[in-house]
Amino acid sequence: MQHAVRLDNVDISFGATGKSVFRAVAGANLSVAKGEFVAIVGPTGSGKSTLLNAAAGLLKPSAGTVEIQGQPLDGLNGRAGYLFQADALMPWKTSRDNVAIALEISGTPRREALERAENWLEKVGLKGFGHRYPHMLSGGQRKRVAMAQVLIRDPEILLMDEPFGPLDAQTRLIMGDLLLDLWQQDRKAVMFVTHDLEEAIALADRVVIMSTGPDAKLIGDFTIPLARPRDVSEIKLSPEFQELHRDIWHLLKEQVLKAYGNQNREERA
Ligand SMILES: Nc1ncnc2c1ncn2[C@@H]1O[C@H](COP(=O)(O)OP(=O)(O)OP(=O)(O)O)[C@@H](O)[C@H]1O
Repeated sequence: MQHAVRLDNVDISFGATGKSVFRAVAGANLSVAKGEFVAIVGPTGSGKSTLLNAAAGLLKPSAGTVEIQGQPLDGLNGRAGYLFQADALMPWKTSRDNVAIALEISGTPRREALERAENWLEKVGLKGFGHRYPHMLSGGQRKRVAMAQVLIRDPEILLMDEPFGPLDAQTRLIMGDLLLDLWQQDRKAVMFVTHDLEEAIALADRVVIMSTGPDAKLIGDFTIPLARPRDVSEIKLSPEFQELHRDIWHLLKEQVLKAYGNQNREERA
């Protein structure tokens, strides 16, 4: 099987050479198949974003390899679209222009870019909002524009880092449903970082668990056999969901407690 993303024995270190090197991730292995939705969960500071940044080509591993669609990654990952916690909307541009610019920068004529931007705004539930500037939108609406901005380029891989982090609980559920709706139309490979285990189980085909750093690695890999299409808020009530949550939390809790222990020791030192 060809993988969309494959991290093989990856180490990622920060800092200067010599003794001050901080090895955040050590010996991490992770494969994401084409069309697969993988969520990465772990305690704060475990290295989830670091791993995602390696798949995006924003960070170069100090050891190991990153392959994208079977090819070693060299430089930025041009096949991926990246959605961060903070959106990248330009305050001086309307929603329509914010989405269209994603096409215009790669040479699409403005008229066509604007037309396709309108279509995408409709797909994310923002028909009629194209003329609004980011400050005239709610947090959830801004997130919809940011999603359209990424998806309009039709990337083969989606890298998402706590994309719904700043939203309130109800809006997170609605955005989860929207993401699954759009994902189901063409099933891109997804790496989705979250600290929210419920969100991970509700959305993903697989949930992988990172251990507490330094030298964090992937220590758990759970298949989520819940039927699709899923309703993100309803699915949490099902006994299958609760059983999966219990099993995964058992492993994750240990790492979370370890992370808090480390933090308290650092604060006392
Ligand atoms: N540029 C950097 N320079 C030095 N250390 C860094 C850098 N980026 C991340 N780190 C460290 O690497 C470790 C992993 O960070 P990372 O942001 O990947 O964790 P995370 O699991 O995404 O955390 P959170 O859930 O809190 O966002 C942390 O200890 C962090 O302090």
